[in-house]
Amino acid sequence: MSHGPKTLYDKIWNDHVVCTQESGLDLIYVDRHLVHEVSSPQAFDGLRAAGRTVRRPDCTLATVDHNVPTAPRNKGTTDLRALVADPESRAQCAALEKNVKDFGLSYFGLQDKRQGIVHVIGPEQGFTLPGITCVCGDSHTSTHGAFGALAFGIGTSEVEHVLATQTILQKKSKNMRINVDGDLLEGVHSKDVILHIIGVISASGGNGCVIEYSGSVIRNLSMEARMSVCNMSIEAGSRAGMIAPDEVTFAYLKNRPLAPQGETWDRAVSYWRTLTSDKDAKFDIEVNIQASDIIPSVTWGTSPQDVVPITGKVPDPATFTNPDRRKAAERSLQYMGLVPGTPMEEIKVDNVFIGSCTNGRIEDLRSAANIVRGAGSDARVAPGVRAMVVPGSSLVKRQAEAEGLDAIFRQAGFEWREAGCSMCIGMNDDQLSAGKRCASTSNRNFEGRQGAGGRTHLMSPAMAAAAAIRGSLADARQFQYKPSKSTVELAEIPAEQVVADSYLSVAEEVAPSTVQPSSATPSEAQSKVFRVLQGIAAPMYIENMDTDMILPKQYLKTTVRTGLASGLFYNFRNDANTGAALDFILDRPPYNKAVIIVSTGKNFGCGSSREHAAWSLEDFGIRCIMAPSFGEIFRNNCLQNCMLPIELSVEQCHELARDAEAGVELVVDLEREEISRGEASPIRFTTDPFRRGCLLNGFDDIAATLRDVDAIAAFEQRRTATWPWLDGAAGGHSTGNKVGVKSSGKETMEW
Ligand SMILES: CC(C)[C@H](C(=O)O)[C@@H](O)C(=O)O
Ligand code: SF4
Repeated sequence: MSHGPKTLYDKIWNDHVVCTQESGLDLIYVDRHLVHEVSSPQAFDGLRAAGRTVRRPDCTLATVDHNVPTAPRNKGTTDLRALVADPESRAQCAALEKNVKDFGLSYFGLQDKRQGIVHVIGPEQGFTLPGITCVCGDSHTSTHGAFGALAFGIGTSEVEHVLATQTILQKKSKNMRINVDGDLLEGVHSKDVILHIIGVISASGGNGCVIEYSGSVIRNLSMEARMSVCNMSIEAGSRAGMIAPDEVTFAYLKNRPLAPQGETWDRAVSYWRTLTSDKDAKFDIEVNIQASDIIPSVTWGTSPQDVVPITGKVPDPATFTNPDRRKAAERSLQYMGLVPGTPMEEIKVDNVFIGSCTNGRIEDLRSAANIVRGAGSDARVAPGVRAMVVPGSSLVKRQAEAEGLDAIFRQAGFEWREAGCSMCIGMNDDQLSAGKRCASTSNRNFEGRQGAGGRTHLMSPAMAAAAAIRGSLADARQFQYKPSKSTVELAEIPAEQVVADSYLSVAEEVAPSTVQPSSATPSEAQSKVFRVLQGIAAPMYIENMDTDMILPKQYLKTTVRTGLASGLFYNFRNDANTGAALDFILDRPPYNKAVIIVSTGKNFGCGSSREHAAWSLEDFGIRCIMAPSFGEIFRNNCLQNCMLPIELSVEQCHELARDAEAGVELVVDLEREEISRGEASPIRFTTDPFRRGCLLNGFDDIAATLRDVDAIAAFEQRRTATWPWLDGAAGGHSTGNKVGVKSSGKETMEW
């Protein structure tokens, strides 16, 4: 640990190291664990199979968000059969309800007024606080970094690790700082700021880094706007994004139900004020952005880096100098059905989606409603366009209704829905049909993201509202609504109202789940070994191969880890309209027997944290992936499943892809860290010593960490003494149950 000047990230990291391994990896204590229904069932089954408990129910909070219908809910029932019609979605919700009961966790169920997208409810309740470490089996956990927290997404195996040990093994990332200085032009919002940043640094620009956002523009943002910026850090490839806490942060948190109160509040705030990067702190990478360069932005392609100002045109891939990028752009334009040179404002839309963990907060809804009002009292959603507004949480919905925003939307022809992830991912009924084009406030424009064959343009809530009225992508600045003096400013949710609400927990009342625990135990998965692998390699040439491409969302609705091979690269293998087979490389001999993938494109496995992507590759028979770089969560997910991700130079990947094209069998020797390829000279690679040891010897991470249980317990004692407000926030075994959900959490630690 260095004693020189430190960044905010260095400080939070140092404060959370339980112990350091010989390999250099740190065991990091987790202060807050958020859980949702998609990435957790296999983790709980793993705990059950190994006879383990949840170490800190008081620091764990669960909700349902991805699968939930957003059509009006029958308020009179807690029976999941009446609330979630789709059997697979219901099975995941039911599994979570059973798990929170079995393991004594606090839970905001479907009929709870606090239910919502996991990244909206954490901050809303004050569960998210400055200075903490926060994880969730979800890539957009980076959102919580807006509070000056170290928050990042993890895979399901890591969720199991955190549930069992309240820690996670991590390698420290590099420090990156992005300064945004100057004054934003009128009509430019935080979504434009982050889209512009990703356009500048690219979807892999933050690989291996934690980004701190700073500068006058960031300082002047509200908490909600800061959350939108940090939320999309993952779209820039970074591990996490963060913003130093300040008066704006403290004002947002004060009196939130789970935030510290009274004297503890004062003590917490004085600690939080120390959470800034020291003046001379060293950043490995620094990027400076001028606010005046940022114009309201939209995406044109299928990567969040494909950004242009709304006043711009669809770019011509022929002008791209990097051949991989050119290829990706050509593919994107074909998928998006766009012609180079088309002015963005001439692109017609079929759907509009306002919501998601990026832009489903009250301020986002106000901003969209302002545009609708600005368009005049007779403004309507353009004919033929379906526009929906989906609040990020049930409390956001109630607040918006109290302010009359729902009436503004409804009157103009928008659908006003219940809270959930909705058309951001389309795991419920809210899906974009093949060939349809959507103006969306979400964060991912990946192929098939909102529905197979659907086309997504990312933008701010103001721009999405403008698109709904105009029927095409539109510059929201032409709609700008200036509240007149007589307009009542839209009220904040009174804190007392949030605190005093009587909440219903359905966890106690649902019918018992029919979900059976998986037969595959974690130790089974982890007891596999990787030493030498020989076989066919399949070449792939796509940059930013995201995990939605590897395994689309319809395959996430499982509660087990197996049987996913049929979904692997589904949209590459099957035509979205006709379902006809597309002759994808993995369906052609000899590649239908491939055990290795060689990707020449960087950032393989970026995007969502779904471990299902790794499970589907494994299920197909893939044991090793070679690429110039990887999405970090995906890399960890591979390692957790005894698959070897190997990072090589772009040139080496091209060389190996040529071998793969020629049908040369590759031999990967992990002990020697070497790839042999017929007569040609072998290629060396390096791996982290701890991870190599795990793969070679097949040992179980959780059992290994539990050997450090004394160090974990000692850390917890120090934590209680130093930051007492972190214990007991979500109920459970520690200092009380603030959430108001009966907990059966055990008082003692059992190992
Ligand atoms: C389902 C979940 C694992 C996933 C994520 O990690 O991001 C989802 O939220 C998404 O946005 O794709
Ligand atoms: S990105 Fe979309 S699907 Fe993922 S958590 Fe956010 S709202 Fe839900």
